[in-house]
Amino acid sequence: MQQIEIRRPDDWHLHLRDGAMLQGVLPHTSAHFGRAIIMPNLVPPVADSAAAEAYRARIMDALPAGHRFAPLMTLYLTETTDAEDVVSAHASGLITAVKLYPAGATTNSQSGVRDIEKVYPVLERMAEAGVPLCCHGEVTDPAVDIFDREAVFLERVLDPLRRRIPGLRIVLEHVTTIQGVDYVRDAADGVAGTITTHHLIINRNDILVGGIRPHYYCLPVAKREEHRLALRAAAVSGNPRFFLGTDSAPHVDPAKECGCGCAGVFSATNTLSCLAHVFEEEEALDRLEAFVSLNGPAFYRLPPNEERIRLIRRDAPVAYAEKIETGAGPVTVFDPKTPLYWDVELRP
Ligand SMILES: NC(=O)N[C@@H](CC(=O)O)C(=O)O
Ligand SMILES: [Zn+2]
Ligand SMILES: [Zn+2]
Repeated sequence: MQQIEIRRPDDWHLHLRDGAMLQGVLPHTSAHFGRAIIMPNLVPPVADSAAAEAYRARIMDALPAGHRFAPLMTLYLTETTDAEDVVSAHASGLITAVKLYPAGATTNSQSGVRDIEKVYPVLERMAEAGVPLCCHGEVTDPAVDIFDREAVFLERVLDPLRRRIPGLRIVLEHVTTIQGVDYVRDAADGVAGTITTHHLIINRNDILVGGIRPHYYCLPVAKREEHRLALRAAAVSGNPRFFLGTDSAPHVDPAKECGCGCAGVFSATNTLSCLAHVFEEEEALDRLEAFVSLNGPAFYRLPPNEERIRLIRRDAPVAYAEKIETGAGPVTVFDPKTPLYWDVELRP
C-alpha cells in the first residue's frame, strides 16, 4: 500500500452558495481543506464588507461540528465599489481578495464590470494596499468565439490592466488554455494562476462527443486536448505560480439537465482523490503538496496549514456518491471517467 502525507490543502477558488445548498456542500470541502477562497457571486452579490461579514457568519454557522475550516472572503467588484471599504476590509482581515467578473461572463455576473476603465481607481488603491484581484478571465464580446474568450481577455483586458497598474497582484482564475498558462508563467512577479481539478481531466470532447453532457459544462468551457495537456504540465511543474482552485460550483441537477443548463462542475467530494490520480499518472506525486498546499498560501502571503492529511492508495476503487442530496436538491458529483484509488484521511 502506497501512501503520502502532505500539509492540509486549501482551495483557492470555491463556490459555496447560500442557505440549503451551503449546508449541503460545505462539509464536502471542510472535511479535507483547511481554507478556501469563497466566491462572492451570490444573488445579490457579496459586494461590500457588511455583506462579506454576514456571509462569513452564515458559512461558519453551516460548518459541521468538529470541522476546522476558515473561509477566506472576497468582495464582488462592481463599477460602484468603494475603494476605502475594500482596503479597510482587507486590512482588518475580513476579506482576502476582490473578484472581477466581466459583466455577463458567467453564473451571476450581471452586476460585474462592463467598462474596466471605471474600476481603475479602485484597482490602483488595491495595488497600493496589497489587495489581490481574482479574475474570471473571459471577454463577453458576442463576436468572440466562446473557445477564444480566455485568450482574448489576456490581450484586451489583462495585459492593458497590468501595464497600467503593474503593482496589482493578480490571480488568473481557472486557467484553461495554453495562452493562459504561458501568460502566467512568463509574467512579472505578482501574477498567479489557479487550475481546476476538472480541467486537468476533461477536454471539450468529453462535453460533446456521443451526446451532450451537462455535468461537464462549466466556464471557462474545457478546451482542446493540447490545452488540457498544458494545464497538466503547469500543475505538476512545481512552479509556485500555479495552484489549485477547484472552482467547485454546485447547481441542482434540474438546473444543469435542461434546455439551457447552468455552467459549473461540482467536484468538492472527490477532488483530492482525482488530483492524486492525476499526479500519479504524471509521475509527480512529490509535487502534489506544492500544488494543493504550498503555492497558494505563498502567493497570498499566508502560512501553509500546520495540519496534515494522508493520501492512501487503496487496492480497490474508493467509493463516493455519484450525487449528493442537499436541501436545495440533488447535485451530481464530477465523474473523472475512471476509478479512483486514492483515499484521504485527516491525520489525527
Ligand atoms: N465555473 C462555472 O462554470 N460556474 C461558476 C462561476 C465561475 O466560476 O465562472 C458558478 O458560479 O456556477
Ligand atoms: Zn469564473
Ligand atoms: Zn468559479
